[in-house]
Amino acid sequence: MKRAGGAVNPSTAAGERPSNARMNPDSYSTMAQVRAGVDNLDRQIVALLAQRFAHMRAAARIKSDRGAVRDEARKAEVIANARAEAEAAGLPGEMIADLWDHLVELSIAYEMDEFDRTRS
Ligand SMILES: O=C(O)C(=O)C[C@]1(C(=O)O)C=C[C@@H](O)C=C1
Repeated sequence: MKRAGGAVNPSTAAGERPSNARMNPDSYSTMAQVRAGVDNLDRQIVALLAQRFAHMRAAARIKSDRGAVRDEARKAEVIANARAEAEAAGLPGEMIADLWDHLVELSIAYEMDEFDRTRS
């Protein structure tokens, strides 16, 4: 891919995005490569978030009680799962648990809005 500032990944044809398997940050030597890789990953993360939020819309549709939108026991389980997954991947568990705490709180707010929007 070529952008202003020079070639980012010479092994990738123009306009093509490298697959995750071909992204090798240890081989990067420029910030342009780092930023192209980060932009690529962020697009994928947003696509996954779109799917996760679609699951919140499903939860809002399926739950019959507004009080069930927030489920603290399930929230704790989701965060513990993310922490364990992160630690197995060599990431700092506490940071990822914090990130997931925020993600689930935003998910609850989104699900609550969706619950109210579809029943008013
Ligand atoms: O599992 C649920 O009941 C959900 O609505 C999903 C979810 C989540 O973000 O994963 C959101 C709200 C609940 O407090 C628990 C978990």
